[in-house]
Amino acid sequence: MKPAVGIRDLTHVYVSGKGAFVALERVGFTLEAGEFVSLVGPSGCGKTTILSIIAGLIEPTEGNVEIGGRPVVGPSHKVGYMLQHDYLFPWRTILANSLIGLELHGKVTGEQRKEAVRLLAEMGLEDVAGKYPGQLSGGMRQRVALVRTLVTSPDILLLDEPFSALDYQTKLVLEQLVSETLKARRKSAVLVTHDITEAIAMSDKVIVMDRGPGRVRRELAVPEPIREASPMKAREMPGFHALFNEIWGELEEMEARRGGHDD
Ligand SMILES: Nc1ncnc2c1ncn2[C@@H]1O[C@H](COP(=O)(O)OP(=O)(O)OP(=O)(O)O)[C@@H](O)[C@H]1O
Repeated sequence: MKPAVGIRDLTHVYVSGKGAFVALERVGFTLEAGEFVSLVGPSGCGKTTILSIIAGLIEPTEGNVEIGGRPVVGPSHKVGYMLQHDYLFPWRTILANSLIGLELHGKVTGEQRKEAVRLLAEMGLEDVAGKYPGQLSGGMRQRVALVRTLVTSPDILLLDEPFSALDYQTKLVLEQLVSETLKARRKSAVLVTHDITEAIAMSDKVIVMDRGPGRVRRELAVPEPIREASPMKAREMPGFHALFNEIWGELEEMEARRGGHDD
């Protein structure tokens, strides 16, 4: 079976009025079908750039990305994107917001509308389908964003710090919900996060990135007992703290190398 995402020798150079900046250099990794991978690393190491390239929003300078064995040539309905900010339209109801992604792909069928209603119910949002985003908490709004992404039936979800603006308790509940939902549907996902605990608790593997320019520094497999546990329980599993310390050590080493200064 072809990997869900195959990335090979990805190099990306941003060119602006100030000159050229190498954001990524020969980045490579594979995401198998149904696999959950997290990208962690210092600010500016190119995590969001990788997601944008997988999503077909920017074309890499060199290297290639394949989704299900086919080269990415532009945005595709196979890929869903979820961001830190929910970007819900304040003048549309929750149900209408959930349907936006589908509307962009064409006319919404009755079946798709039913699926959106069903997903809202699954996320505990059935009572607010007729309300407006301003009437919902941050956690509820992010659940709507998840419904909006899932209803287009993507094979791959790109999650760019989707929980980072939430309070700790809401974040744990959402991690759990997203993990269960994606596992049940056998979706593949790439999560960008600054939270090492979250990365380990949700993933099958964690990719630690280095910067200057952005590269893959380490790829660490999450041990099976942690992978099989829910994100909440994973934190109590043997091996969790050892892996946390290993990743922390990598990040600390990078920090020490650049002398603790932001460059
Ligand atoms: N459009 C652009 N033009 C020029 N440089 C850019 C552009 N977009 C990003 N960069 C630079 O490329 C590098 C990688 O950016 P990117 O947002 O991918 O990093 P990141 O790891 O996601 O960062 P963070 O953790 O802070 O979100 C950064 O140094 C950033 O300033």
